[in-house]
Amino acid sequence: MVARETAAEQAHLDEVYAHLDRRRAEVSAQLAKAERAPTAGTPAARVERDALVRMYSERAATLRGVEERLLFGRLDMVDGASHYVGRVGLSTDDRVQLLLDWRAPAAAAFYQATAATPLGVARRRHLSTEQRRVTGIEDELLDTSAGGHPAVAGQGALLAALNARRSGRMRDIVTTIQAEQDRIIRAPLPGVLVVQGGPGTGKTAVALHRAAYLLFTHRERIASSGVLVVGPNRAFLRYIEQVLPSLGETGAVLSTPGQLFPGVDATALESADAAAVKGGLRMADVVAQAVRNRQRVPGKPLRLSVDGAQVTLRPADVVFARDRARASRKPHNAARVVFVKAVLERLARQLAAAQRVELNEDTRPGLLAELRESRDVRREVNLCWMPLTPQKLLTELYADPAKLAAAADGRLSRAERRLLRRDPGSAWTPADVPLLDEAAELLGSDDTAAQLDAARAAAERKAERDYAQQALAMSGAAGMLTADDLLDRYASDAASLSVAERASEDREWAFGHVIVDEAQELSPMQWRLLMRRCPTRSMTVVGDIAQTGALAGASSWGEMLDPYVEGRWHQEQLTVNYRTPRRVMEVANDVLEAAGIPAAAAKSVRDVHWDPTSHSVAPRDAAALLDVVRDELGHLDGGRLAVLTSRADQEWAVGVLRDALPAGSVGDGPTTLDSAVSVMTATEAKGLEFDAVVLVEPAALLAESARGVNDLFVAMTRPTQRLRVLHSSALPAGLGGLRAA
Ligand SMILES: Nc1ncnc2c1ncn2[C@@H]1O[C@H](COP(=O)(O)OP(=O)(O)OP(=O)(O)O)[C@@H](O)[C@H]1O
Repeated sequence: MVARETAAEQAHLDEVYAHLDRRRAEVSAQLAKAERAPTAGTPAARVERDALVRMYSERAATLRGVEERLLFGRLDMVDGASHYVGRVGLSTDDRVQLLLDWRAPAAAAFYQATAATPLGVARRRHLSTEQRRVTGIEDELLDTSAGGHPAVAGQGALLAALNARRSGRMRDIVTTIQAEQDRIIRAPLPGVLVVQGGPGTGKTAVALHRAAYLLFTHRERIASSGVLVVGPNRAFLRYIEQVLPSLGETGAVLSTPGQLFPGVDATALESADAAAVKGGLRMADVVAQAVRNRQRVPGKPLRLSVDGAQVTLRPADVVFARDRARASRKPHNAARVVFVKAVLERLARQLAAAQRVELNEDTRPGLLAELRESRDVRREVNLCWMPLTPQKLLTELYADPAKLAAAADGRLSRAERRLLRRDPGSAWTPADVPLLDEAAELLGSDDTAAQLDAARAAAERKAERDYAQQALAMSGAAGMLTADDLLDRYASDAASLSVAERASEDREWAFGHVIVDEAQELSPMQWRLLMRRCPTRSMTVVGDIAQTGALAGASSWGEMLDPYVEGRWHQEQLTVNYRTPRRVMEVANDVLEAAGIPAAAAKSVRDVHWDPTSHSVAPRDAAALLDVVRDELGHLDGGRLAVLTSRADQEWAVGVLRDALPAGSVGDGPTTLDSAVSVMTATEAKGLEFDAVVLVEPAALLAESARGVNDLFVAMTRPTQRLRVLHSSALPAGLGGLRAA
């Protein structure tokens, strides 16, 4: 019976793959043809060609991405209909459906039907496949009134996925999404949805599948504006980067908080206290004051020489010009034009008097030109109102205690200001990024050249739009796409750039949806920046308040979100831990409990036969560390091991392991998960998972931060199999449940 069922499913699978291959061949031919198309040198033809090339390239990428486990489910409905569920929808030319996209409304029953609420499903079948072969079938009969038994009982697809070795890359969960997760994935697009859940409850997985769902379901609304996915660091982004392509989606921008200001990739480290000061909303006022302080009035009248004559720059004239410029409500660099004009107007009166000419429409241009050419005038006007970039403003603010004190104006204590002190040329940290963004808002573009560029770009865009209009009219496609749509999606200078690429280069880009992972870590200033990127406030925010490590991070969701969407955000909860084995989770929860931190303990679905263990060792005991790590490597079988330490112990541990283990086996930086062993702090390990974790000196980790308990909790909840704790000082409270080795 199993053999017969398997053969029948294999026949259908063959047909689906054959169809996929045909579609791929068609799209490659269309792409090749579009690439070869002559453009006849006109912008219209170029726009049209580039639009087609981009469209076919995106289709080709989608079809390439879905090769593995293309088909994974089948629904047999009570009414006799039957659907195969897979990564993408496929139909024959005469509209016979071969495969239903998992995101289509009809596929929801595959994830949500239960015996109690069968949603019209008689039988749900999970099909496991490997390289185009059916390798397993698992049936659930939901319509018990039919009185039958499952035709085939297979190994639980979910448990098989959960027990698999880790590869350093997150896999999609599309074949085994659970009902509580599916409801979140399919939640409506508008509004802010908060997904709170303990470790391993699938928050990251759910967030990424939601991105794929939204791009599919609301393509016309968000495909051209894109989806932004924010994750904690580059190693994490690398960990998740294959998930969306494997779901057939390429339209998302993945970014760390440090990359949210175009042109800056902030990765430098700083003390948690300094980051906390920078993360507070007070800094918005400090930056605003810093900008105002750069609009200066000289303390006394200044004599300036203009082509042999003398004029006086009077403080009152500068105050007049400054007030007028501020009243324009333009950003600093644009308001500078107003300021300069007003100052020169005042000086022109004096110059006219000095030269004994009347100031009128005929004489004014010449007098203003003389003033502009005077070095004295240029220098003093610049000193009063200098064009500024965000980088320059912030660099000078950090480097000059007097400037910072003046900008802080009582908002920061002396000790806090000292934490911000930085030499010019220091690398940017993630906490600087929202301050740069704040400054950019207030400064605007930094010089007149940029304004000229903008005007030129607008003119070019208009010309291209006109051509695109013609192109559409000629191709008969008007009615489906407007010329602006076409331009927005594919054209302008960057015809060959995707939405994702253009969005990540444009600070003022408004995303159609923003997904924030490990959202509990974001500071109020980081939220302020993100809200700017998402004026529609269509967001999915996932995180766990019990894992907050950053001092400026969240202790409640309302605290962060209410300033922007007061009372208008909605919270969902995930309750099942798919990662951490039950016994490990019990000890991790004990740690929170001992610290009096309330956490809704997520239920672990998995159990393993290893107990989490503790090893009493000497301080910085290299031999003991190597013993345990070598032992773990013996179990690893191609999986991943993390050695988690305090910041202070990290370098020591890397040194010990690099010296003793084969070259290349101890990773670091964004590609660390490509290696078998990663040595990380708890902060760096956030969001990641490993087959095994060796935790070094938990007391040191605990002592390093005011939120050390949360860091310890994060570290302990990373393994899918084994946790081993090495300690020389007493074990912190709550770790009594470890078995002493
Ligand atoms: N429905 C599912 N089917 C298969 N695997 C799942 C499912 N849900 C979650 N997982 C797996 O559980 C693990 C944890 O998921 P994920 O990293 O998304 O959790 P998280 O809530 O973001 O965790 P943390 O807060 O600890 O970072 C991953 O390996 C994920 O693939």
